[in-house]
This record gives sequence, C-alpha cells and structure tokens, in this order.
Amino acid sequence: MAFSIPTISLSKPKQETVQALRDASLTSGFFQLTDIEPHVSRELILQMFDETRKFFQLPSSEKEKVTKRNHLVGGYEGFRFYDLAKTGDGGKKGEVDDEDGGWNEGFAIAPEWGTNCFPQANPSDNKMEGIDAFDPATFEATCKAYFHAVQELGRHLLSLIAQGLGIEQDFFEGYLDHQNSFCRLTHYYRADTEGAPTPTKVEIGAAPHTDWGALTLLVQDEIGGLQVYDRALNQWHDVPPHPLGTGIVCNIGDLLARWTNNKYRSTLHRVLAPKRGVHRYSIPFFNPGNPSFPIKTIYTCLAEGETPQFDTITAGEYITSKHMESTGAKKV
Ligand SMILES: O=C(O)CCC(=O)C(=O)O
Ligand SMILES: [Fe+2]
Repeated sequence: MAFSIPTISLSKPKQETVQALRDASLTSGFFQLTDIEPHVSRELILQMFDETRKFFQLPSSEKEKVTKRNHLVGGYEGFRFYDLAKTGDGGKKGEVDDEDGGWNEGFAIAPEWGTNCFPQANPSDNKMEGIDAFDPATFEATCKAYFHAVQELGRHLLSLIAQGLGIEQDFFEGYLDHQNSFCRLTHYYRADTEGAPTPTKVEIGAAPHTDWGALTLLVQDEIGGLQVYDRALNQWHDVPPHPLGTGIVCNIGDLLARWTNNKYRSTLHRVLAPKRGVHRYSIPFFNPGNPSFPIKTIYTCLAEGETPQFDTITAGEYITSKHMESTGAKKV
C-alpha cells in the first residue's frame, strides 16, 4: 500500500474518527487533523505564533536569562540543545553531515512547572529596534491558553485511541493524571552567511528521530520541511503544511508503540532546515505522561501465543533515558 498521511476531520461521527485514528496509527503513524476549531481556535494559534516569533526575535542575552535548567522545568533551549541523531537509528542513515544538524532553538513551556521559566517583565531589555515589542505578560498568558487547549485535545484523542484499541475509554487517564506535558515553541533558522559554501548534503533543522511520549500534536507554519520516513520505499515523504491555524499534525510516539507491541507506529521523521535566511516556526505538544505509570503491553494488542517485544518500563524511566541520550544531560 502506498505510504500516505491521512487527513482526519474532527467533525465526523465519533465511530468513524475512532476507526480513522486506528488505521492511521497502524500504517503511517502520522495523520493531519482538520476541523479542530471547537478544540483549538485558529485565532489562538495565530496569536501563539505571533508571540513565538516575538520571543525568538529577542536578543540572545534576553533569551538566555530564561535558559532551561533541567528536563523537569521549562525554559529556553539554544541552538543545538538537542542532538536527536543520538537517540536511535536517526543518525545512521548517512545522508546528513554530523556537523550539520539541529538548526533550531526552542522554548519549552508547561504551566505545571510554575511561572519562573517565563521571561519576567523588563521593558527596557525586552525591546529591539524595528520589531514588535515583546510583552512577557501577554506571552505567558498566550502560552498558557494555547497549552491548555492543545492538552485537552490530546486527552480527547487518547480516549478515541483507547476505544480503537478495544480498551476502556479512560485507560490513558492514569497516564495523563500527573502529566508532564509540554509544548516546545521552535524556531528553525540558518543564517544566510555571505560566501558560505553551498551545502553538499541536505541541511537539517531537526535530525531524524522518533518522538518519545504517547502522542505528539504539532502545529507548523506554512514554510514546510517536516518529512516522514517511508520504510517500504526507503524514502522521505513531505508532510505538507496546512494554512496556519487550520490543521494539526499528529504522530504516534514510542510509548504508544510499546503499549501496542509495535503495532501502532512510532515513525521516524525529520525537519529540513529552511532555505538560508528564512525563518520557520512550529510548536509540538508532547505528552510524556505520569512518570510512574507502567508501560506494559496492552492485552488487546497480543494475539494468542504472541509475546511482548518490550519489557515493562515506567514512562519516567523511558523519557529520562531518551532525554539523557539526546543532550548528554545528567540525571536530576
Ligand atoms: O517542527 C516540526 O515540524 C517537527 C518537530 C519535531 O519532530 C519534534 O520537535 O519532535
Ligand atoms: Fe518529532
């Protein structure tokens, strides 16, 4: 079957959506959601992207004041904070120069982490010539509103996914009841340095990787660059952007693959760097979940006589190990 990333409308009858989510999870592991308006309004997405752009336009010295201290708090992550190529089979494909990955900077937000990860008001520092003024209070309020809207949509989708797996609708509630979900506002950029040699290999914004949690919900702007790996044809497949605010890209993460004995696909994906001088913004929402929740193969995912491919592990153990692989960070 040809590889495709299906579009799933949230305005269809529930049973149809449950089936469409199941089919997509079993095949590409990626789908594009449309008709999201009752859950996350277009206006809120546009506002969030506006705030994101203003934040990243701040001078580095301002952004660095809110640098992320460890993986349990939010904050700013400078260029090349993560080396996703180290987290799995992503870096081994030989298409990418080792030195040429990770042309992105990020800001991780999670209201549960408290407010001290957000920039504090300091009007004289937070203004740059020629660009819109950055107002920390508006930034924080928008981040929180956006986060809560996407978090609730994620919860809704996981209840539909549970139904598609033939298990109790609230199966994932225990995973979500103490969630460590976060959004990573992301800015992809590679300066257009005059006289720089023409790249001989693809330039990478985010190295090939799989996502670690249950389900990722991503809003990307209209620049494009996200690609998904088609194992059967051994080639990369573009995930075309929708007009900003009208769609959300979702993908199954490693924990759902483990829960389902690898039936639901945690698919390798990457982001090409935008053309030099072009800015790209995207905002993924990740839900790594309750750290003490056990990730044990779901009984409906084992045929008679089939054995689990993975040992039971807690969500926290898995996510922490991935975080450490990708950043070289010490356990906190
Ligand atoms: O920016 C994108 O399109 C995808 C980013 C991504 O895959 C990630 O942050 O895990
Ligand atoms: Fe990803």
